[in-house]
Amino acid sequence: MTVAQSPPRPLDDGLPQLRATLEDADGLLLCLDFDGTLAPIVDDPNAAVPSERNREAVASLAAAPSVTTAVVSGRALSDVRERIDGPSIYAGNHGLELARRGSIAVHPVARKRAARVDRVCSALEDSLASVPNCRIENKRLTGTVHVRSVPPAAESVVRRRTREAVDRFGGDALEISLGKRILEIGPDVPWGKGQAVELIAADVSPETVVVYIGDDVTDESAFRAVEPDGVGVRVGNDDPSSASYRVRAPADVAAFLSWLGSTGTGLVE
Ligand SMILES: O=P(O)(O)OC[C@H]1O[C@H](O[C@H]2O[C@H](CO)[C@@H](O)[C@H](O)[C@H]2O)[C@H](O)[C@@H](O)[C@@H]1O
Repeated sequence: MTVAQSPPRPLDDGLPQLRATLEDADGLLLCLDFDGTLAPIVDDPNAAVPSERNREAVASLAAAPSVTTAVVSGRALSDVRERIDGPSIYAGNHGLELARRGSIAVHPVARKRAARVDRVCSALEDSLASVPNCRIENKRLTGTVHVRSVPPAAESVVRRRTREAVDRFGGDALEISLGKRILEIGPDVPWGKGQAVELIAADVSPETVVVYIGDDVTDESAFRAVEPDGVGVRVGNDDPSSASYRVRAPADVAAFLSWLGSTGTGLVE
């Protein structure tokens, strides 16, 4: 179902309705983005860690019998798993790899195109080596070019060289998408966080409430996957989104997770 984009409302406005919905539900499926949602955005991607309150709240909700928790991240699966403990499900590389029920599923086309991603990342390591603070994150199925700390005057060079490398080694097989101060290089396939969330949600009872919290462009497909029956919460401003609700920052995510853990709905012991 198509969900129109409009400015999300402050989450506080939706809490009474969500409490009532939870009271009638069998369980809660809580899907969480990582960077910008559980972990504040920082200059160095290797330094990103969840806030202590988010770490504790996720661990507590993950231990509750009626709650299924999933982290759905643009990071490599192996990377994001090391950054946050507790969830029973992890999706990495924007849903191209999915760990659940003791095994890992990898999108078959993405797997085939990993060699091309690797070639693009290697080429960019060389061609962008002289650009200050330009980081290349090779995530195997996708690659990220970080421009957050690149001098503004050098940004156009980074974008041009990234385009050239993708054209040269990727052809029509790879595409570039944008995120928060990043260029994402990945397989040109109709698969993203939204499809991963649909797969995850297909495994829980229809009476389960699905909540997705995220802050970036790739989270929009996940909001569309859960809305309107479930609840999308965008972390950020009130720019149009497919999420119904918003909070401002990861600190507010922690407050919401704590609220979920103490609603008295019986979902959380
Ligand atoms: O889906 P997510 O879990 O939000 O991952 C999206 C990207 O997050 C990371 O980059 C972002 O966070 C960095 C650390 O705060 C920041 O420096 C960067 O500017 C942000 O775009 C991660 O490094 C990427 O691989 C993810 O795709």
